[in-house]
Amino acid sequence: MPGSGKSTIGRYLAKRWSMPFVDVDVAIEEHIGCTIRDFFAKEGESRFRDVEQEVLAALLARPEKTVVATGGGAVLKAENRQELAEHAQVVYLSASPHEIAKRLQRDTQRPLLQVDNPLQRLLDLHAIRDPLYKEVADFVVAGSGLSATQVAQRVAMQIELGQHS
Ligand SMILES: Nc1ncnc2c1ncn2[C@@H]1O[C@H](COP(=O)(O)OP(=O)(O)O)[C@@H](O)[C@H]1O
Ligand SMILES: O=C(O)C1=C[C@@H](OP(=O)(O)O)[C@@H](O)[C@H](O)C1
Ligand SMILES: [Mg+2]
Repeated sequence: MPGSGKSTIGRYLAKRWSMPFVDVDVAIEEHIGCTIRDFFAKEGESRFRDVEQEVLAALLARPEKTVVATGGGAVLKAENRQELAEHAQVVYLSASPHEIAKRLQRDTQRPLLQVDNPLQRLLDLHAIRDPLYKEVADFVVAGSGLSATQVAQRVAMQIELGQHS
């Protein structure tokens, strides 16, 4: 979900494993030459999803092992779910819409949440996406009530355990 901590925790994990880190949203902004927020306003969500698909596919084709933080809506396209399942180990950072709403109270950069009732929007997004996140994830790490460092440690433990079994 947006605000679940993908960018924060991805950066931590890349450092822990001495791997490159790529935030898909940052790669998209480099590609489009403006902020995602402006792009949504000018071109709309559907065009954003096309660019997101293109950038994600290019990143997943990199031969180097890389920690990638996707945007929360990357699972919406079946093609992206397929690419993720095929080329990546996928972690679903679950977090409750209520907790995310508190975290993002002052955020102005996530266009989907610039609405009168961001909590309701998060509840709606969660209802649609939770099954898609679960479909594509190799495992789920529950992050509600934990600090970003604690969540990162849990993710690291799961991945490292998987690699030694
Ligand atoms: N486990 C956590 N507990 C509290 N705050 C968090 C946690 N994970 C992330 N945050 C904060 O929530 C905000 C959104 O995190 P971010 O990593 O940008 O999420 P995402 O990339 O999933 O949208 C940031 O201000 C970040 O510091
Ligand atoms: O949930 C979404 O649809 C989106 C999440 C954002 O990324 P984060 O998940 O990092 O906030 C960004 O890709 C865009 O604003 C759309
Ligand atoms: Mg992010």
